Amino acid sequence: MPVVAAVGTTHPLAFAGVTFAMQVLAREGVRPVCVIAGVSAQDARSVLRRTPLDAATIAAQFDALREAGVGAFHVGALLSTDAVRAVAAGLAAFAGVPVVVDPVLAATGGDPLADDATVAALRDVLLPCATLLTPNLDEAGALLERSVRDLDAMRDAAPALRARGARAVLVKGGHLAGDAIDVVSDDAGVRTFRTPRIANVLRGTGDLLAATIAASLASGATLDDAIVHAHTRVADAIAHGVLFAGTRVAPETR
Ligand SMILES: Nc1ncnc2c1ncn2[C@@H]1O[C@H](COP(=O)(O)OP(=O)(O)OP(=O)(O)O)[C@@H](O)[C@H]1O
Ligand SMILES: Cc1ncc(CO)c(N)n1
Repeated sequence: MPVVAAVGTTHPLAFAGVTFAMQVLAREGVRPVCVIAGVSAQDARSVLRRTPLDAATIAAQFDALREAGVGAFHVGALLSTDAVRAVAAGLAAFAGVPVVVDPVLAATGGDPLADDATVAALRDVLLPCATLLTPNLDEAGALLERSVRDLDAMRDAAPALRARGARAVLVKGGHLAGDAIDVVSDDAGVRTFRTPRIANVLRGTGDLLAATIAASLASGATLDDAIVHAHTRVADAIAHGVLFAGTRVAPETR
């Protein structure tokens, strides 16, 4: 069974974050392991507290994974520059293993998870570690320090982020009106993936997409096949969300 490591920050209700990614990975049929890089306290409305773990504790968790045969990494929210640097250093020991980096900067409710220095570290230190970077519109804009608000801007942003070191980039257009359109840039060029918009809201779609892609890459799928499969999972989760703690979440968390 392929092994996938979820790296990131806990969410006590598992609406998102490494606690949710572990569930997604298990449901995809891979064995989840993890590196906890930070702890967050969040409820349905806000981020109550966020505490990055120290670099030595992050490094030791990567050391502990050495014999696990990790087949892919999913990297989610990181809460400090030190945490970003420690994760990049930890990943360096796993050369050739696919790394899906979701550069989470804020909770869905809008509360920040990363400050300006952490954004800069993501851009300069972690982005070059990414086999696939999966920013939403706001994250692409923050990483590039310009506005990314429509399909044309997404088509420019994806290769611009790739030029900064990520081997492939998927800019998520879920927050635009109309069909859900994601723009992908890799060495084969720039292309779009379009899925019909499902008229409902769901927490955790970003983590669901990235963790599902990581599971497929660990199982040997091509990038395009991994993306197509992840879109079916996201669409299914949005269509079949369940209410938990006052929030509509993916059925995985039931
Ligand atoms: N209503 C929808 N119907 C179908 N697909 C959607 C919908 N909303 C988002 N998606 C898809 O879900 C994935 C996540 O996109 P989104 O832009 O919402 O990311 P995000 O902002 O990181 O997520 P989150 O809201 O969890 O922070 C993308 O592949 C996007 O195309
Ligand atoms: C820990 C964590 N990761 C990701 C998100 C994005 O929703 C969140 N709110 N919290």
